[in-house]
Amino acid sequence: RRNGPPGTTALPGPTGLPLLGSLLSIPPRHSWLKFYDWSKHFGPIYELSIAGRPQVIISSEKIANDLLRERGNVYSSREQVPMAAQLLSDSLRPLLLPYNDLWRAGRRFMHSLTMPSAATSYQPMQEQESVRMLHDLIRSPGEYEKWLERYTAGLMLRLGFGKMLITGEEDYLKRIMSVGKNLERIASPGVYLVDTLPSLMYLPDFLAPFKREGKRLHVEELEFFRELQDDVRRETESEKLGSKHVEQENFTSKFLSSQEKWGLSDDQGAYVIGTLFEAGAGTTAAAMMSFLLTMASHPPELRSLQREIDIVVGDRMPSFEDLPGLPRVRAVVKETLRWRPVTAGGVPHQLTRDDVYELDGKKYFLKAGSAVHANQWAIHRDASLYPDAESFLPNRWLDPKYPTYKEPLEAYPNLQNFSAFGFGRRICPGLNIAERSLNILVARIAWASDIEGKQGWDYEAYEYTTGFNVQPKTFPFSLTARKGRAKIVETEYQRLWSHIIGE
Ligand code: HEM
Repeated sequence: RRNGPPGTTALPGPTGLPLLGSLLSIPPRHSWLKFYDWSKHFGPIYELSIAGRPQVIISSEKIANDLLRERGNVYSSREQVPMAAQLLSDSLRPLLLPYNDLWRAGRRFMHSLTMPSAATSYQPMQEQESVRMLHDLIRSPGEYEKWLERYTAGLMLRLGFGKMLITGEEDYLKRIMSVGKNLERIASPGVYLVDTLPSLMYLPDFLAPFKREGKRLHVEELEFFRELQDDVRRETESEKLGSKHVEQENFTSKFLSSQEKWGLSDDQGAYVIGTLFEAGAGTTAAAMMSFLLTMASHPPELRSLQREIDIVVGDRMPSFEDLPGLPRVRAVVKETLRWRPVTAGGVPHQLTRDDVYELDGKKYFLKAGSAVHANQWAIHRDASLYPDAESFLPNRWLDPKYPTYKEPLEAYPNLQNFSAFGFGRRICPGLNIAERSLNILVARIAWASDIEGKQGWDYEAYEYTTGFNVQPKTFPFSLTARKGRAKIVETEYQRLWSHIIGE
């Protein structure tokens, strides 16, 4: 390890092997579990090396905020991993960009699309899409993954490109989902040797199949993003706006009509909107799958949720106006994201300048270039903030005896600045849209249906997919409409969808 200035000390951490460092000790899936284990031994901030690349692991919300938020000028970059950031994205994908002018320009544009006032204007779309989701979930609960994915992908396609999913089998849906899946696979650590040994990037293409693959996938996704943008350009130009399948305004039409303001080229703008889609669709659906899992395994929590909704809302379907009066709905959303975080290991930031952090009387040296992981799995299990952390306890957000309780209950719990969405200048820009989707879906599903787990199934076991966004592997449960509710859902469905789908 490189020494810091006099008076500083190196962070603790596993020693690892010469050259490889801790590479072989990190499991290929769910690395956050191993990082959490190490934190019990090395403390809330420690360092390890992966083949010479320094990694700082943070397991405390306070430290994550002290560094990633308070020192955001130096903790806001991303490591330019060869496969995902360079070859696949050709330095265009905002999620993976370093802290540079292009990232800043993209973030400014994103902010205009996702800030609270903009997010509120998308609520009618979320209400409409959630009715369809609920209708099909009640009809065929075994296909819950499909309905939730169609809700989130459908919402993001409408927002991004004004495209409304009718059958759910549309070709562009399959293509955009495969762009997301490629990214997920390619950006997962350890899949490509070149990410561990970046000097392999110097190999000529003919000796480096990974380079050819990365470049081919980049061309494919860029061409697809361009097609999506061209569709909107054509539709706008031919004044088709207002036809039943095209929204009045969408992210792309907004981009095209104000492009100079953002200082982004066509391709840069297309990648900003493409990234919003890929970062927004899978994550929200994954969180909702975890919600169903918690309800299948915690019947008293579902009953409490239904009691609150029945008292406040009664027999009509809950809407966004009801949410201030439904703190338990919001608590269940927040607790689901705490207990089973979607981005469980966090998305690492890169430190761009040497730094010193003082903790318990020691001055720790953090070197420029380190990848800094705010490990959500560990942060969400910090016993000083979350007593009885392994239990799913929505009450920790509602009962003054818990350290996370906050008043007033009409406003809290909410997801602003919650660690599940990252930290500082890179914090998830889609938070306002995600929060609204999760709240309305949870309120409506609990209002409409009873959910029961299968006897003998171990719902507490951490059976989740691999990758950096994770969802529970398919699990069994039964779901039936509550008395009188199926009819209300059907009526709403007919009102909002029959003229569109033609049923
Ligand atoms: C439950 C849902 C979601 C979760 C848990 C989630 C979580 C996260 C996290 C942890 C990050 C990394 C933050 C950091 O680096 O500190 C992130 C980044 C991002 N999210 Fe989300 N997100 C969700 C939904 C969304 C939605 C709906 C959108 C779009 C509308 C979105 C767009 C993005 C984008 C574009 C980034 C990259 C930001 C950057 O690197 O500057 N996310 N998200």
